[in-house]
Amino acid sequence: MQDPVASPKVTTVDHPLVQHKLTLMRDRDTALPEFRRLLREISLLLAYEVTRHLELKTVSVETPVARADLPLLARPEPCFITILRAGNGLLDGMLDLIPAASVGHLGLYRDPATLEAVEYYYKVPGDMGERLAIVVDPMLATGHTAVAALDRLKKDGAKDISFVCLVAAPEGIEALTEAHPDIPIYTAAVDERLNEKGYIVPGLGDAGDRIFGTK
Ligand SMILES: O=P(O)(O)OC[C@H]1O[C@H](OP(=O)(O)OP(=O)(O)O)[C@H](O)[C@@H]1O
Ligand SMILES: O=c1cc[nH]c(=O)[nH]1
Ligand SMILES: [Mg+2]
Repeated sequence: MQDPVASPKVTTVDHPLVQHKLTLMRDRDTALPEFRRLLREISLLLAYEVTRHLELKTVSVETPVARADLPLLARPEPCFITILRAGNGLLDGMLDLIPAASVGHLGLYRDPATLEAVEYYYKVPGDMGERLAIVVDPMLATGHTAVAALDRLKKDGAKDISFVCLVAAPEGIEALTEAHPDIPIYTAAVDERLNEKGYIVPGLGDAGDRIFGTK
């Protein structure tokens, strides 16, 4: 079987600033304000990558100097679908880049005993099917949460979806590419493995706790 991490659907964003910021975020001694600031900065760079292939159309514009045929987005701006809670940490930076994006919220938590995803909230833009839907969650561990999110969004009419995370485990990439082979995955890093509690190694710990200071 093909190595899922090497799949053409998986993009590791290897920009030096992304890699530098992620290393600072991984450090256990990086405190809350700094962690949040880095997350905001890195999210903007990830949003830049995931929107790289948005389709353009040509429009005629009168500049102060001349009329010209110029590029404009062919469809409405993408929507972000944040997987609560930790996905919210990626939103600020991404909205800095695309202020006109609409935002959907999908509440899913990972049951600590079974590691299965449990849904507790769902509200997405009605026109999600007309936009690129960018699903954001910092961690792709077992992949249960991401698979459940994509199942739900496809059932509800999303057609063009990309998944963005900060850190992925090989196990999560395999699960996600197996369940949803059509979905592009963007990640800043693919780590070594999961530990016995389902945490990514080396990872960055519990993303939600580090973003919201709930440890
Ligand atoms: O790939 P998986 O094994 O499903 O794990 C990944 C999920 O775990 C974390 O959420 P968590 O359940 O901790 O919820 P939180 O965002 O509310 O902290 C993370 O933000 C992902 O949503
Ligand atoms: O390492 C992990 C795995 C799942 N969720 C997290 O927040 N961190
Ligand atoms: Mg958490």
